[in-house]
Amino acid sequence: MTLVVDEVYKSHGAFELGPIDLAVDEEVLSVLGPSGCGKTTLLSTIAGTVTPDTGTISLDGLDLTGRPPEKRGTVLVFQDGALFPHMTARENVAYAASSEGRVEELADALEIGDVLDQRADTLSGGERQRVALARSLAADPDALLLDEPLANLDAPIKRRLRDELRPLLASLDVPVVYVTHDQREATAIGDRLAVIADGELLQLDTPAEVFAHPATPFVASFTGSTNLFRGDVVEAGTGRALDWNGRRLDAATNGTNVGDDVWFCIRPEYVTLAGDETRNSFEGTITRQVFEGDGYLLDVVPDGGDEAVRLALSPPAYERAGLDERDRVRIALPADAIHVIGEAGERAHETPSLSQ
Ligand SMILES: Nc1ncnc2c1ncn2[C@@H]1O[C@H](COP(=O)(O)OP(=O)(O)OP(=O)(O)O)[C@@H](O)[C@H]1O
Repeated sequence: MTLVVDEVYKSHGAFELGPIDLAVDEEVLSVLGPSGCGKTTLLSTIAGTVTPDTGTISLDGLDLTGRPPEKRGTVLVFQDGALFPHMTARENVAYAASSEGRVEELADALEIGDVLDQRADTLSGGERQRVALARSLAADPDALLLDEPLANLDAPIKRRLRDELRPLLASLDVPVVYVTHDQREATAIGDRLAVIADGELLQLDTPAEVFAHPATPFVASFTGSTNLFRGDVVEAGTGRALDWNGRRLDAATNGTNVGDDVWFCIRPEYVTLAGDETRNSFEGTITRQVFEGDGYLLDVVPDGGDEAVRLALSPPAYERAGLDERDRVRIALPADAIHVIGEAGERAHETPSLSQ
């Protein structure tokens, strides 16, 4: 079964989606993008609740574009789940399920066992969402479209369900499109990841590849590669290197030419504290540190520079180092962790807002 989105374009006044091309096999495709980028519009064109201006949607070669939603064999889960209010949660799920065993199995996985006999209109937002999700999973769809199905849940349950949901979705053996603006959810659940901004598909690849080699500055910043800088490609002895505000950085500069003004990025987890003067290392001052629960983020401004480099440390690594704000440290940017994105000039329109 393959779901194909072919050159789909839709405009809503000034907002334009696409044209978008996607082929989703029996896999989970996460669609990640900021609020208002067109994720729901894309899902709605697949579900049939929004008609694209041009382009087609097909499932296993069958053109669905002109068909009403109920004749598409697809299921769309809205953010708040459209349940039958007077029926219990169990009845809502059983309505779609092939057996009582399946209801129990899904109730277990989605942690709704305790509310199965409660009427749908008495459920909390998060419970309602999980019951709606159970109903969609039970319905044996030809393709499943999920729009932020975990949006109303608090962090611990969200994390547990994320882990439960992945095998459940994979076991359906149908194309699943999973929309979210949460990068952790998108990477934990998706076999592949599509990043959308401003109605445009910027990158489609495995989550690991998108994170390691973002195609544009926006993808880099939106997927947490907050160290995003401009540099110049320069001749450097045996090969080429980057000149970053007068500092030399060894990095793979494939696909660029000497003199190019490029974006480059390095994820904070890959920046290290260096003892000695190793390759690509700089002395600087810690200007800010933030405890994030599962680790520390340190901003270090290299001497003579004004751009801070962010460094992520696990709590044990942070405690071992015994650091504080205004301390002087040496940091290293390992050459193989530096990703050169491409010519800055050509991509000026994609300059991200670094506040994200
Ligand atoms: N029926 C409509 N009429 C006019 N504008 C619309 C309509 N539907 C969506 N839009 C606009 O299209 C843009 C994309 O909306 P969409 O709901 O697809 O974004 P999204 O990525 O799902 O956002 P969020 O994550 O906030 O749900 C927004 O600017 C929205 O205001």
